[in-house]
Amino acid sequence: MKLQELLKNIEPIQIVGDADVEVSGVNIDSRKIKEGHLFVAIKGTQVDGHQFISKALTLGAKSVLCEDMPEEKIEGVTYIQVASTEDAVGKVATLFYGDPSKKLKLVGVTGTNGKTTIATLLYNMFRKFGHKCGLLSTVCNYIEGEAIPADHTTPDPIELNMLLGKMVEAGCEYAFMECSSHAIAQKRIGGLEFAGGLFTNLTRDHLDYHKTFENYRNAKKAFFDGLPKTAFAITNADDKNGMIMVQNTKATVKTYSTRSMADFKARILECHFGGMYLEIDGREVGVQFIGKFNVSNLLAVYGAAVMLGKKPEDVLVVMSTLHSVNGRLEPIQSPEGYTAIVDYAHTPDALENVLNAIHEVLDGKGGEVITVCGAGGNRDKGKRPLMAQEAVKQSDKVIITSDNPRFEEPQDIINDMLAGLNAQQMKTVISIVDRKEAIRTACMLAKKGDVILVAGKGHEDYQEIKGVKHHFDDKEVLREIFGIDK
Ligand SMILES: CC(=O)N[C@H]1[C@@H](OP(=O)(O)OP(=O)(O)OC[C@H]2O[C@@H](n3ccc(=O)[nH]c3=O)[C@H](O)[C@@H]2O)O[C@H](CO)[C@@H](O)[C@@H]1O[C@H](C)C(=O)N[C@@H](C)C(=O)N[C@H](CCC(=O)O)C(=O)O
Ligand SMILES: Nc1ncnc2c1ncn2[C@@H]1O[C@H](COP(=O)(O)OP(=O)(O)OP(=O)(O)O)[C@@H](O)[C@H]1O
Ligand SMILES: N[C@H](CCC[C@H](N)C(=O)O)C(=O)O
Ligand SMILES: [Mg+2]
Repeated sequence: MKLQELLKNIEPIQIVGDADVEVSGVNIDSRKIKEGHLFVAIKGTQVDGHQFISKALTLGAKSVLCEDMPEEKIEGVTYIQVASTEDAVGKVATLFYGDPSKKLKLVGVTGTNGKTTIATLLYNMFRKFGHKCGLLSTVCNYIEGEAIPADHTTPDPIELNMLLGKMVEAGCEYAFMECSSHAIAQKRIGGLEFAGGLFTNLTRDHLDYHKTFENYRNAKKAFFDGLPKTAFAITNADDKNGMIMVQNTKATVKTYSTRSMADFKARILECHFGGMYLEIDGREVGVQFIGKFNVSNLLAVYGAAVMLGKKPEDVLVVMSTLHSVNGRLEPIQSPEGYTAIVDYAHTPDALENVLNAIHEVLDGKGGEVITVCGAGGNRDKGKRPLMAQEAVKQSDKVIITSDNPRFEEPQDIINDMLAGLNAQQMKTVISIVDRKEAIRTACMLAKKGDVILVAGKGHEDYQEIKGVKHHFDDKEVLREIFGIDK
């Protein structure tokens, strides 16, 4: 593809060299450059990509998109200067991969919790409707059933557009993706045309990166600000930031709620460990999920499906066949008659919600709740004491353990969590650094009718310690203890 064509959606300040050259690839990482590539120099959080321009040229780059023009220019190389390469890269990459978002219906999901659940359920639902679909999510990416491992919740702009391009090639009509706040702030989704956007909720997370809650909220809101007029924006009217998200969007706004008047409404009629019986927009449906927050998630899925043109009654029929997403409120029964639940809750709010969901089902049945949880290293430290508090508030016993310590000392993270508890609360808490031992201890303590919540790692099959990912899978550990295969 010609460089000139790739530049049509950006406004270069200056072009030095021939814009009529052929471009064989676009890359933001000099280490991945091949002959004929365009190298985009981005000022990152760790290093300035401009310092790798000469390395990229050595590896064969023939053009450079940058903010600061290098003083020495190489003959035969084309240099394009723009005000912000971060802003330009998505717009350029998407053209390189054939403008895929215009060729399929792309729906983005943002918010603190529920993105993976909603995006995955939409993907599963639309495949059950018989459509070819793609999914970009924290757990795994999929192109019509083919799994492609995911490193991020939202891939970098190059990989993102490459994956969307492959979805178009595979004949996909729909793509569902998570839009993390990092990705929106870093404009990884720049240049994409969304058919719709969904907002789940907003609670504290990632303040290590965004610094203030307001910045975090604005990052999420920027997604809705950027939606086109043709799109829909579905927001959670039950969240206090729900209406703020859509206040400046050009898209058609729809609301969902489990409490008040909204375009899409639901209430719980009945609930047990196997699922719930719901009323959605006046129709009754049985679903294989538990927890109030899953009612919100299912409503968002319902709203999006209806906005994408599906009949409400057909949506509910398919919804009744959907089941829990990998590592999200996933129950495993012990032979002794207690239930272990593996969940990805890694924020105070998610812990509160998951424990609420467990109590809704336990209601009146007398079982105890034993929670095993930790907090990730090299992430927001402020949430640690709050997570311990949430765990203690709704559990009979708590075992504080390690999550992914990353480059921190596991005991330091545990101490930060314990600092949130008073002497009275400490009476129900023990700490065990080794996560497997912690799970084993919880199983020793559990009796028939009890529930063990193993929170924080959900689908993860590793534990990241000092830069190395060691195999670790909460579900596998539980099955081993229970002596069951799968
Ligand atoms: C803090 C953060 O989000 N960083 C992301 C960011 O990298 P960065 O700005 O730090 O990049 P950098 O390392 O300073 O490098 C700057 C530039 O120089 C380039 N470079 C660097 C070295 C070199 O030898 N050659 C070279 O060209 C880099 O490719 C980059 O373009 O842009 C990169 C490309 O998009 C991301 O891979 C990277 O994700 C890091 C690895 C990360 O861990 N991100 C996490 C926090 C994240 O994004 N999480 C969210 C989900 C969170 C959630 O909701 O739970 C996600 O979407 O996954
Ligand atoms: N709507 C919701 N409200 C509150 N908590 C939720 C909601 N949906 C899911 N959760 C809780 O949050 C956890 C993470 O859910 P999910 O993976 O769907 O969210 P996510 O937004 O994709 O998270 P991440 O940003 O880490 O990718 C779940 O394991 C569950 O405990
Ligand atoms: N996307 C989130 C996931 C956190 C999962 C939890 N297990 C942890 O390691 O903190 C992050 O990278 O912050
Ligand atoms: Mg996710």
